[in-house]
Amino acid sequence: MTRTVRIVGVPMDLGADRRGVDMGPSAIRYAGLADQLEATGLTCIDDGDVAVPRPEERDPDAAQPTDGQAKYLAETETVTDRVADAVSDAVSDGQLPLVLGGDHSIAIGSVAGAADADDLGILWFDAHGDFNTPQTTPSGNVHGMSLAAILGIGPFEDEPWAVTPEIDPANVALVGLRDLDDEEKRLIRESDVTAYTMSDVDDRGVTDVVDDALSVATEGTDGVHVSLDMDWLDPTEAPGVGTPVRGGVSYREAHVAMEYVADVGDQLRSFELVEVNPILDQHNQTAELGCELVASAFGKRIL
Ligand SMILES: NC(=[NH2+])NCCC[C@H](N)C(=O)O
Ligand SMILES: [Mn+2]
Ligand SMILES: [Mn+2]
Repeated sequence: MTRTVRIVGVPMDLGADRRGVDMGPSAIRYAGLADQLEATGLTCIDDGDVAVPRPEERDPDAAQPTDGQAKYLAETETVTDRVADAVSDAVSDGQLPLVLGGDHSIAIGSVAGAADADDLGILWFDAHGDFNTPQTTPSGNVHGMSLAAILGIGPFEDEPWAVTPEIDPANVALVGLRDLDDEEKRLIRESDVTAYTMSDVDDRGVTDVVDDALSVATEGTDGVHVSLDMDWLDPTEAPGVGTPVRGGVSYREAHVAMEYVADVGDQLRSFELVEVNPILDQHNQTAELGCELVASAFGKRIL
């Protein structure tokens, strides 16, 4: 790949309960992201971080919402609008945006910016579906609702900022699911997205599953957005995440999946790496692994 990567940091923690995920972009940069990508033959531009409201600027009532159960929805919109602008600027400059989180709510902005007027497919690597709505969420945390928001499911249908009409659910694939809330399961089943659970990975192997998921996201679309939640991996490999779930993919499974992603070449529109929480991490292991996986997705090979 000879593309120019534009790094956009988003020190966002409004969408998650565990503080510390706002330090993700620093930890990922500190782990040597730009050097690894340049060693892979890419040119990197680091745009710095998008501004996120500081704790003193946040509405304390928004932490305990009364109408609809989504915490900090207005503040989240402010941030995701900024993310969308940064991502769409990179895309119009012919660059490959690499968004560093931050909690997974930022995907609402990444996808809005990457889709612009084009048909975009989405590949969502995650232990979770992030398919809750303000009606079904058990936590009120928007990082558990981001994919539903992107697709305008349930009450999100009335949130113009959240709906991304360029996304056809038939071009959305989730990979590695293993922790879904009951109502969330129902919403996923009722939608047209394709969901591959860890049982599918067990049965068929990760390469077969990712191959199918890539077809879902690429067929009939102009490009693909890849969203990599680090809790997709097993917590033994990626302990620095706010919502770890046992039984995730291994180190090698994660790498080979990202090598398959690289095979889409120019169809890769944008990439985001989210949920790295350095406070919960061990010696920055999760951020380092995140950098390695981005490098594999962007073309790094062993030999
Ligand atoms: N992006 C994530 N880590 N999401 C975790 C979501 C957990 C749970 N399903 C919730 O909605 O609260
Ligand atoms: Mn997750
Ligand atoms: Mn997620």
